[in-house]
Amino acid sequence: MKHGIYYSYWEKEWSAKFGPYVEKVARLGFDIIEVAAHHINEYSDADLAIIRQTAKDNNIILTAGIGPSKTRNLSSPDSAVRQAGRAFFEQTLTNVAKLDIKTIGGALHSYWPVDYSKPVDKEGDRARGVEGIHDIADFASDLGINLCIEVLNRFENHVVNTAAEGVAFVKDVGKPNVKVMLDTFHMNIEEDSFGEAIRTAGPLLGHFHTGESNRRVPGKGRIPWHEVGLALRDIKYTGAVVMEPFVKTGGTIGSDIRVWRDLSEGADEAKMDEDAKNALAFSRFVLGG
Ligand SMILES: O=C(CO)[C@H](O)[C@H](O)[C@H](O)CO
Ligand SMILES: [Mn+2]
Repeated sequence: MKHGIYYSYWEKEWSAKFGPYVEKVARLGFDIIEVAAHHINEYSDADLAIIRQTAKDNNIILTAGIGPSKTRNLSSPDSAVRQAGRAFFEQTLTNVAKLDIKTIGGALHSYWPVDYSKPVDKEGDRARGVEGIHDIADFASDLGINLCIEVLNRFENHVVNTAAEGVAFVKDVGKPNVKVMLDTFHMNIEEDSFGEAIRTAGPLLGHFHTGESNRRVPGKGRIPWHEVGLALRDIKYTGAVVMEPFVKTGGTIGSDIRVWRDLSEGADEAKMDEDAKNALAFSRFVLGG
């Protein structure tokens, strides 16, 4: 098991440059940095080559996260939007591969966060999402990339809310590089049991996000970490465990994640770093790796 952190912990915008964080997370002792792929198409090949080399020099693995916008929704009823989504993913995956990234996770099958002011067509969106992921899976596979469908809570997405729904979705796609992704923050809202949800995903679990029920760093709240760790060991999970804390207000990240109060207790950057480092030690101890 390898441990990482989403660099957005320190940032307010998905567009923030992630390059400078590679050395920071290495210094803090992480194995992985997760970067936002939302704006990766704006990086030059030279930028990507430098980041890839810096990661290599620091023994850091990169993974990617993404919440596709409404205009690039693979499950949209509008075929022009689905087509734009496919073109966006092909370009994004091509650039993601330049960083030697093997895992991308998020609401790849839909868009994020969902606009619930419009009527919801879960069945139709799911069917189009399965088809959309099916149709980009081989493109990703040729680049050595796994597509991990994140199980999100009801307030952020409607297509896949539980591990069981995630497994059914992934089985319907039926491609070996399409996997289920769980996140303890979302599981805390939707699952009856953390352990059972992880066991339900079993060998199909491709990526794992951690965070407390209020998205503080692991170890500061009441997620049953011991139960989570036992289940991950039970299914012999050897993939990435990436903490995804959000504790600061502001910017697009603050509003997409609905952070309306400072959960960092006024932490400066040094304290943010120390909290991340302590959460890493806690995670290695309780989850393994
Ligand atoms: O858990 C999440 C959203 O609540 C997701 O992992 C990411 O924040 C999203 O995909 C944006 O990268
Ligand atoms: Mn997540």
